[in-house]
Amino acid sequence: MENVFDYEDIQLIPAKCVVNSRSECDTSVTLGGYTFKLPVVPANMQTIIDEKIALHLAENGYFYVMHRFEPETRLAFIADMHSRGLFASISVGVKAEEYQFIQQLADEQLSPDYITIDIAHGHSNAVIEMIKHIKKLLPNSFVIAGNVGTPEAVRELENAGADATKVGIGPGKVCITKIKTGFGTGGWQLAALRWCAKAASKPIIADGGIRTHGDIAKSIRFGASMVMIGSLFAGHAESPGEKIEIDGKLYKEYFGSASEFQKGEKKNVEGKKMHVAYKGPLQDTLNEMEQDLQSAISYAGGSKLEAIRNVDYVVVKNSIFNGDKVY
Ligand SMILES: NC(=O)C1=CN([C@@H]2O[C@H](COP(=O)(O)OP(=O)(O)OC[C@H]3O[C@@H](n4cnc5c(N)ncnc54)[C@H](OP(=O)(O)O)[C@@H]3O)[C@@H](O)[C@H]2O)C=CC1
Ligand SMILES: Nc1nc2c(ncn2[C@@H]2O[C@H](COP(=O)(O)O)[C@@H](O)[C@H]2O)c(=O)[nH]1
Repeated sequence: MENVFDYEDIQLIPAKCVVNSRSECDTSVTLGGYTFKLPVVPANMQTIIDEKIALHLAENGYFYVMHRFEPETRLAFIADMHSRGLFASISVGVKAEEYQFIQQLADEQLSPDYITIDIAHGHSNAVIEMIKHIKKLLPNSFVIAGNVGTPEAVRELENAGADATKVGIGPGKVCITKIKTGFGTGGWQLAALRWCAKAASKPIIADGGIRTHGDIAKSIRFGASMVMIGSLFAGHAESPGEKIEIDGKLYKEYFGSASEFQKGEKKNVEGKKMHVAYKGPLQDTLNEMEQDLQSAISYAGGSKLEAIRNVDYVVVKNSIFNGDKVY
């Protein structure tokens, strides 16, 4: 594989500005029939999203994907979102009980608007079979399948019926897959995204490795329709999990979905737990992301998100921070 790079190795090249104010730039994106304010979705992890955050996001025009780690709550969650006139977006795994869950949804005519198949190694028959099962029983649900890291995987999941694929094996902040297995897109996630996007005929969600708001624009440039983010959304006032004080500073916990902490046992552990500095209200971060992305669109020489897709870029290996530490 040639020209391997990651987020910190790339700078996008400005084009002539066509707006009088960054506020004229439109960051909205359409996915699965709904239009959202930002091409950004908080990760479907237990320390990132819960029902309250999902409700806030849906009510305020943002995309969300609810996690799958309290499976017994999903049915009521879908019914509740629909009773409020909001879209329902849930996650599933691939084990036998998940087949029964999809059957139950179909029997009760409770069709979530979005279903994300969320497993570590998404290029598998297990995911292909689950896509087919969902599409047969819940044909109106928009299916996001992942995670994958190759063009072959994107094509196979799309051919099985996935409406979007999620790209990223091991670039996450609390991920230890790359260390424990030697595999993944960690360290070259942006190049892997480009590689996958060239093969895709449907939207791609870039998942993991976003460390700055500029990385969102870079993901769009290299083919993402949407970006899934964990660590930048961790640590907020609303984030699930305890707020703790260490040496007079406030933190909140952020743990991997394949961590020992999440699993409750030391088996196939591929994630860790960390503490993230307390950040205040989630909406402040969403607002800042929107402003930064509006600015990025203006630098791209346009007024809509699509302008970013066409900009030139340079590879500046590991040098864009000039030695500054930003995270
Ligand atoms: N994006 C990423 O890089 C990663 C994300 N995760 C997250 O962790 C959570 C748990 O993921 P996961 O363990 O897949 O979920 P599950 O524990 O639900 O496992 C799903 C199924 O896939 C099997 N499985 C898991 N990994 C592999 C593999 N490498 N090869 C073959 N079969 C496999 C499991 O069997 P068995 O356990 O018996 O092998 C199980 O039957 C998810 O939320 C996932 O997104 C985890 C790792 C990497
Ligand atoms: N390898 C692992 N990856 C994980 C685990 N839990 C979640 N994830 C992935 O990370 C992203 C978030 O990445 P971030 O860099 O924005 O923090 C998330 O969406 C998952 O795809 C895990 O335990 N192991």
